Amino acid sequence: MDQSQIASLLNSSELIPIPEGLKLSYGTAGFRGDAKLLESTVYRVGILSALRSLKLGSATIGLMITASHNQVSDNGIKVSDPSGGMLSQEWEPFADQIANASSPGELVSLIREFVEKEEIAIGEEKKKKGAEVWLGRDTRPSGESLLRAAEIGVSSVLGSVAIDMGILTTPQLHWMVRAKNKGLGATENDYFENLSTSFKCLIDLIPNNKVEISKLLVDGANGVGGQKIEEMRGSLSNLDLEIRNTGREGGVLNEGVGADFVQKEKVVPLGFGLSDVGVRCASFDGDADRLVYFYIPSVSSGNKVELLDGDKILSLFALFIKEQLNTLGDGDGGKEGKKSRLGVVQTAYANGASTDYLKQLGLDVAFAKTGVKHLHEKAAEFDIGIYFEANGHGTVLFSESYITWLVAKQKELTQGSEEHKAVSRLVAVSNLINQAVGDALSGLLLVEVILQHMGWSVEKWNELYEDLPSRQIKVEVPDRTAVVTTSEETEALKPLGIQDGINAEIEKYTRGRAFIRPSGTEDVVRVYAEASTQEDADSLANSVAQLVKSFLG
Ligand SMILES: CC(=O)N[C@H]1[C@@H](OP(=O)(O)O)O[C@H](CO)[C@@H](O)[C@@H]1O
Ligand SMILES: [Mg+2]
Repeated sequence: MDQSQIASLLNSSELIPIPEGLKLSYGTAGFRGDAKLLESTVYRVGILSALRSLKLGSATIGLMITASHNQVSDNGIKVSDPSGGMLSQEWEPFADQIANASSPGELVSLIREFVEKEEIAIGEEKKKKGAEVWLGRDTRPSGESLLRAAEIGVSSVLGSVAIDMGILTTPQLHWMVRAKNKGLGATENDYFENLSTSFKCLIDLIPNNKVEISKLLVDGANGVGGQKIEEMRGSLSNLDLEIRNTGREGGVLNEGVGADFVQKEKVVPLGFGLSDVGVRCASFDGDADRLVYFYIPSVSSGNKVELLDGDKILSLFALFIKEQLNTLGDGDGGKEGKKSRLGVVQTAYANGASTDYLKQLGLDVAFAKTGVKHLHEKAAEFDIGIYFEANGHGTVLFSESYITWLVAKQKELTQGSEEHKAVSRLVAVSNLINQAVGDALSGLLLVEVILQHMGWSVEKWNELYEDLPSRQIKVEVPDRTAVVTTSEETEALKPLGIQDGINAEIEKYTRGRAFIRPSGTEDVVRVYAEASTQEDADSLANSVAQLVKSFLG
């Protein structure tokens, strides 16, 4: 690193000092915390993303300022790699180091060491293209000033360019970064056009007489997602949409609204009530990368809802895709005459009834650790990999080679034949559904078109299987890292002896299942339990929580 580069980093970092005692970790989903404390973190991640771009031949990197479903006073920052996926996990330790460096001097020496180790050509070869970083933010009031801090970080790496893409959903930014690096149209308009074109294509392929359009109510969590779907509704035919909680009606982001609230509490979000009984409703989270559906079953159900979570969305997608593969014919359904490899990926939090259902369908069910980066990686091992967390984050991944195969097949088959329609549906799904990350907007459009295709109401969809009653509890302990689990997170290896205790509790219940793991986003140990009745699930969760307290409290 030459002197002018060192001076540039020192000068800018002196302008944005780190708050006393701040200690952050990149965690399951980037850095998150009280927005007031994050300026130095965001500035430093700006530097990191410029370095990441340089390392990868000046490919465009994305930087998203959001704290998703957290309260409005929080904010956070996540990095998108050139593929549109999450930042490579290999760079997370460096992210932690620079975010926590206590002085400009320490920061610069960490950067210097890293740049040498990774052989990043920084400040050299002036003719070469510099780094390019695209910045997006959600609707949080703190987003604008944090975005300025990120810009300062990016431009303190000499020759780098930061481009402000404005207010976006997290999946929009990931999609745009991916498209840009593939040399495709990558504006927000391109994103909207892509969604509406592939949605229309799927609508046009619905078998005759099945289309019945009923109202869909959308809860935008008072965040960016409601505003974006409102922007594109004009180009969406075959949908009767009513959007609530757009944030323009005075509601607060994520407060009593949104996918996280509805999934965890299983009650109606604000702005919804008994006049909506039986109506199909969808909730986004604060940055619109999660989607859940719900409905109020009857006037006597009070504020309780029937929840259709990520597992049920996954099941619907799997069923539809399997139907198309069956139409294509088993032997001929895959590349080079082999069967297509369709797989689904869940986490330990998936409801046991959903896993049973998927296995009954004859599907290959794989498990990954909590956190989208883990599920995504696993899903990429299949020709078509569908992954979802129970909380509604997920997507359908198509491998590049499988898409090439599908497109060739589409050309080969006779137009109008059932096989041609099935292939065309799969191609349209691969265009519609976000290939970079889970995306509430594209997920919603896929759910809607599948329901129309099947001729199903939300109740009918809900009947695919019945969720086992479950309970989640957070337990605060002095040191959550004392809990160490197996790779699938279903058994605790440490503290020694706790798993025997958990097993003994599970034994007491019909269809009992329980596990513990340290959260990657909060300072708690999470307890999950399910059993054949709600009382049993609650009681099992409570006894496991007691075990956690007695071993770690
Ligand atoms: C049980 C649960 O919902 N865990 C969430 C939560 O992670 P934890 O590591 O459990 O805190 O936040 C992650 C990021 O949003 C999300 O990927 C994950 O599913
Ligand atoms: Mg989110």
